[in-house]
Amino acid sequence: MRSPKDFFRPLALGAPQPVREIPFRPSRALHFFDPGNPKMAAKVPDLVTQVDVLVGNLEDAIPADRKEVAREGLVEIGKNTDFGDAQLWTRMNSLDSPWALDDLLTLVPAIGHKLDVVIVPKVEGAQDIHYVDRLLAQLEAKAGLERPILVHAILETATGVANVEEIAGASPRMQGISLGPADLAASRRMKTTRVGGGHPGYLVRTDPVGEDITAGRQTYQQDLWHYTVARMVDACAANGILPYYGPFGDIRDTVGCEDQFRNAFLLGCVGAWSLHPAQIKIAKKVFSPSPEDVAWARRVIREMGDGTGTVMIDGKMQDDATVKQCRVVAELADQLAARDPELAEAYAQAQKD
Ligand SMILES: CC(C)(COP(=O)(O)OP(=O)(O)OC[C@H]1O[C@@H](n2cnc3c(N)ncnc32)[C@H](O)[C@@H]1OP(=O)(O)O)[C@@H](O)C(=O)NCCC(=O)NCCSC(=O)C[C@H](O)C(=O)O
Ligand SMILES: [Mg+2]
Repeated sequence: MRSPKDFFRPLALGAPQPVREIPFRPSRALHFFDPGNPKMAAKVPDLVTQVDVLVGNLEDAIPADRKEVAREGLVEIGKNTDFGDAQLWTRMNSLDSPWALDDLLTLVPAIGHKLDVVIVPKVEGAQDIHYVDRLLAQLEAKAGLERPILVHAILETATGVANVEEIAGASPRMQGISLGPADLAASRRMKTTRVGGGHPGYLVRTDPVGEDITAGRQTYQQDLWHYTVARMVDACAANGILPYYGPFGDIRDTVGCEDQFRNAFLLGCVGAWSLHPAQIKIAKKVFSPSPEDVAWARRVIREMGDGTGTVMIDGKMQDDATVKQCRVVAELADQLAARDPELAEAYAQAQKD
């Protein structure tokens, strides 16, 4: 184990100083696209004005014989695009694949200065992060980069979930963790073939009424991902990094997608993946607190004065703890509004109403 004193020393001579805090930058929609697909690549200049994060995907969903094309496509996009306030991330290939090493050896020298975060799939433990951490430091030093590239892990194996706390705290580079429900379902031998979302068979049923055990009993579908998301949120919060819901594969079901994203938002996640342009506005809406909730939060903060003691507002007790909850909402709203003028206007209007 590294000594705490070494934690913030660069892992290679000449590599940039590790960050001490993960900077909060809006990341409501992590938009996945195939950089080797000309139709998707053509949409990048428009997408940078809509999404918080563009993820050039190199891993699953990219056919094996298109891996190099996707990687080279990402290099071209990285070099030729002005990302403005949006961030550029990539999802590299998994560490046991024949492409992972070349992904980093190519991307860091070519576009490392534009790359904010590398997503590492199928992370199983701290050892995977340590490997990427050291390699990135060597490549950053060689490329003369001035700021470190951050690392994001996907939680998509049973072993990864068992080790989620050590993954979250494995390096100062750790920016966040996403749920990978499809690979995780396979790894756990779950019996859903969907990418995220619920399943009609995973339910609870009300008690029987009388003798007939089939009559009049309501069923309620449950959330297959509740345990994992909650565990991931705790691991991230305890380590000062950010949790994300991952993909929702039923592109047509925009209503189910919104519900699944909202569950994650309410549990503490700050964003989700968008796999199709139709999911971008869902993620941006869900992961921005509503103007009404923000107005309420600001009112509680105002009326609570120095934040101690207790007051009644509209029949509801407020105290030192509720003011902290309200600060979470109000601070997130301020951070998002700083980048999103439409949202800033909606929050200001709700304040006046
Ligand atoms: C899901 C898709 C294959 C659907 O594509 P398509 O059938 O082409 O959809 P449309 O005809 O509705 O598309 C309309 C136009 O929009 C462009 N498009 C589509 N998707 C994107 C995108 N993500 N970014 C940019 N542009 C996009 C189409 O090219 C059409 O363009 P045009 O003809 O000019 O109008 C497709 O959306 C897709 O491939 N999405 C990404 C899938 C992906 O990244 N999957 C991997 C992430 S999920 C995962 O890995 C699981 C996870 O790891 C886990 O384990 O859980
Ligand atoms: Mg996966």
